[in-house]
Amino acid sequence: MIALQNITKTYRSRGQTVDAVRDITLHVEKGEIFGIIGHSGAGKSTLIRCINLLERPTSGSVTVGGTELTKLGGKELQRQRRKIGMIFQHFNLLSSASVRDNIAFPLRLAGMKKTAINARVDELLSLVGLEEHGNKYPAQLSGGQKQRVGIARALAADPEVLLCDEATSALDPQTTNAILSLLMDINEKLGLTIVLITHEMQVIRSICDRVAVMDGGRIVEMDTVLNVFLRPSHPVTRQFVNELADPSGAVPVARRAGGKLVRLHFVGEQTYEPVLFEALKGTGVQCAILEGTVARMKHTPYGQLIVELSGNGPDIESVIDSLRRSGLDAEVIG
Ligand SMILES: Nc1ncnc2c1ncn2[C@@H]1O[C@H](COP(=O)(O)OP(=O)(O)OP(=O)(O)O)[C@@H](O)[C@H]1O
Repeated sequence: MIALQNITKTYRSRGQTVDAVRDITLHVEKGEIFGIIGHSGAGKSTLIRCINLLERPTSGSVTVGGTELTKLGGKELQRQRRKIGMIFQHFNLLSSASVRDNIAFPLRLAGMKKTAINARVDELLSLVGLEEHGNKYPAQLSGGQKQRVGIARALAADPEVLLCDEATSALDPQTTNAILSLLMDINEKLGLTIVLITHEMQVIRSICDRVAVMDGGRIVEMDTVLNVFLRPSHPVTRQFVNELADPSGAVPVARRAGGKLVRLHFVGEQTYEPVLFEALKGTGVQCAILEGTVARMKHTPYGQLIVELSGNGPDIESVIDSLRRSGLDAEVIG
């Protein structure tokens, strides 16, 4: 659905040059939710804005839905851009227009008739759960409601792709979850392809299928969310994954002489099985749970435990082997 080929974006101002995006190639499949994560200044905003040519890349090509946008200009580019909706961190609503008029705006621009616009606006208000709020103004809405208006407006022209530029960064955690659920719902109902940028791994874990990690204008890691969580390879990725596993950043300290600290990942139905109990049975190895979380990666249950195994060395090794044999990812961390 989206193909970025060797995209580079260099800003030049007052004799200075900044390579915001460096030679990025990536493909996003139809119906996928694709996340791009990175720290501030990594180049995420620049990259996502290259997809609809809000920023024209200095070199490289952008193809969306089979059309190479970088070859187009003027009216044809405008027409093709209707395939791509976009939502923003600060919503970018017209404060002097009602919710209905904000949503209708792109439809008026496209020359749609008034009765058709009204029907479409009703449909969109219901899709985003704002049926009761059509005649209000943005100032009368909460942040989450404003973002719902942003989503309805972005979907008005029935796009194939939705770009989300830090869409939940200005929202509290509960509202963030509600907006992420709405995005996932829309993705499933409409088959919409979604690309989002964020600096929060929580957002990636909740709704994305694949993720690209950016650093210094480059993609340093790209894979399914599950693989990135289980086996992060780049230091920046590891930092993001660890922040989520343990926001305090504190690594638990082994308390018994000879004990081994082991990080266990449970994925899918394993999360609910007594795998650890079975591996310990009859071995004489003792197990202390130092830390644990159970969460979801989109629809997949996922758990992480940090345990301390103590007993004699060969017995501990055999417990770890048995855990691995039952399909668990077991990593000795201390
Ligand atoms: N219009 C511009 N002119 C000059 N430099 C720019 C411009 N826009 C972005 N940059 C620079 O490009 C680099 C990447 O910026 P970008 O906004 O894409 O990063 P980001 O990952 O989205 O960061 P943030 O999360 O803080 O928005 C930064 O060094 C930034 O200062």
